[in-house]
Amino acid sequence: MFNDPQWRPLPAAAPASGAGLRPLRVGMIGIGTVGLGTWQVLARNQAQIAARAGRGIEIVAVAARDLARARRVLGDAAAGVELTGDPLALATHPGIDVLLEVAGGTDAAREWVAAAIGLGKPVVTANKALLAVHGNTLFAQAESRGVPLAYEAAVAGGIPIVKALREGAAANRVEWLAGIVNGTSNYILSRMRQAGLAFGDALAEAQALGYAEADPTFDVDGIDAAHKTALLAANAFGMPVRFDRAHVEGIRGVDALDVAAAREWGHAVKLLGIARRQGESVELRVHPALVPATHLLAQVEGAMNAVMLCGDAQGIALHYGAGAGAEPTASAVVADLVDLARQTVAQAGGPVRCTVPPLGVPGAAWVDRPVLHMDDVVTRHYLRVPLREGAEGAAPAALAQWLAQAGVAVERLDAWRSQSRGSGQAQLLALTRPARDGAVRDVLQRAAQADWCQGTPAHLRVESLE
Ligand SMILES: NC(=O)C1=CN([C@@H]2O[C@H](COP(=O)(O)OP(=O)(O)OC[C@H]3O[C@@H](n4cnc5c(N)ncnc54)[C@H](O)[C@@H]3O)[C@@H](O)[C@H]2O)C=CC1
Ligand SMILES: N[C@@H](CC=O)C(=O)O
Repeated sequence: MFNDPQWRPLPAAAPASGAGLRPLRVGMIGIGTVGLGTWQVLARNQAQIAARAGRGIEIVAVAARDLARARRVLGDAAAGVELTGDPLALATHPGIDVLLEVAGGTDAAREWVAAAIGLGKPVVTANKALLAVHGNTLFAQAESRGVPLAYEAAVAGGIPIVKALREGAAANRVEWLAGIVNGTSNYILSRMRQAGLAFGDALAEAQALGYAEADPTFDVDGIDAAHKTALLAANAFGMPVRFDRAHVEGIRGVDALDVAAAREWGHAVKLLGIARRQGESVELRVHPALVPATHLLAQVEGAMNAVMLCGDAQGIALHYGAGAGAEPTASAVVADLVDLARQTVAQAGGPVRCTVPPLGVPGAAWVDRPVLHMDDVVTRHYLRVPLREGAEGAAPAALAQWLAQAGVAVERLDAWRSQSRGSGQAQLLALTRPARDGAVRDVLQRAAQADWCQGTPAHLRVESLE
């Protein structure tokens, strides 16, 4: 079993070509959706991966909560794999070359990853929550030890966006990025619009398909998208990961009427993660937004993800692909493992040194850019105010007046009667010109208190993304 004293590190004797190098031995914590996907991709494409990496890559040990289940899902192959219920013992075991963390969570995962790095073991993780919360410390530790900490799978599943940004866009001053980076919420919004599904039913489908987090509130409340957007912003702007300063709203408040009104007005509703330079500061925000129906991001449906980057040299680039699910995510995990294996080949089996700083810029050069308060972010706005019966006459003038007093110019203001609610409640819908977020929210708060409002007003931003 796992603690078998026979299980010792193999000598690294290594011809520089990689030929004859023993396989890179991976210890994996977690065998859920991503863990099993990784196992399957490594098994199916074994020969091709070994040819590309210069040596084989094998999962030799797995830490799982439920060992019986782990044995069952691994099937016959389980016989050749060390199984343990102790992730920390796996992370520090001398018999593994690389730690693969695909369990999720933050504090325990931090301990495993820090322990592996402390022993000089490279780490691959798909865990954006871990990196959003503890990434700055772990990246600094990895860099100071010269140990790779790879996380392509943590952002946008199968899209190699970390590489695209950190390496492909290295020549650029990135001005902004905007992405649909949570497959679950995009899936829910798509199913609500296309099939008229209720929110809960669409979420259940996303969970069954393996897209959702263990705690799906991370998906629907925008937290997962904020984890990823903070990681992207750190790579784009050479700054620490500032998830703690991101403005985060999810999709729970999006009503079928908002989706229908958006469509009527030539837009689609998408949960966006946006990071944008504003002088020395940056915007860092996640919220549902109206995107013009003709925009490429409006075409991204289901669990697909897309990230649009604007760099001063490359211009606008769009990266599109499957953002969640077992094998798309495994594709990114295995790509990171291949990178590590290649480095070991180049170093003739010696200890792998970190060749690219985890955030593209060495920690000593990070600039801790202030994150602009959401009150001061300027966009266009979509507002919906549910009305008390009979208020259609007075309410539009009152809302228009308050918006004008707040310096918010109105592009259109319509009263709609919602058929999606049994009551057929009247709703006031408005589109504004660009205005400070704080000013618009003040008006909406005032409207929520008005005697002509009945229910909770909705507020979505309108993005042109040019
Ligand atoms: N499912 C997806 O599409 C994607 C997931 N990720 C990330 O990958 C990681 C794994 O996600 P999933 O595979 O979807 O989750 P999952 O819930 O399907 O699998 C996680 C596995 O880890 C095990 N585990 C948790 N704590 C453990 C512990 N202390 N000891 C041993 N085993 C433990 C669980 O029992 C479970 O089998 C998470 O960080 C997630 O955010 C990243 C990209 C996409
Ligand atoms: N729960 C996440 C999984 C991938 O990161 C999502 O839905 O995007």
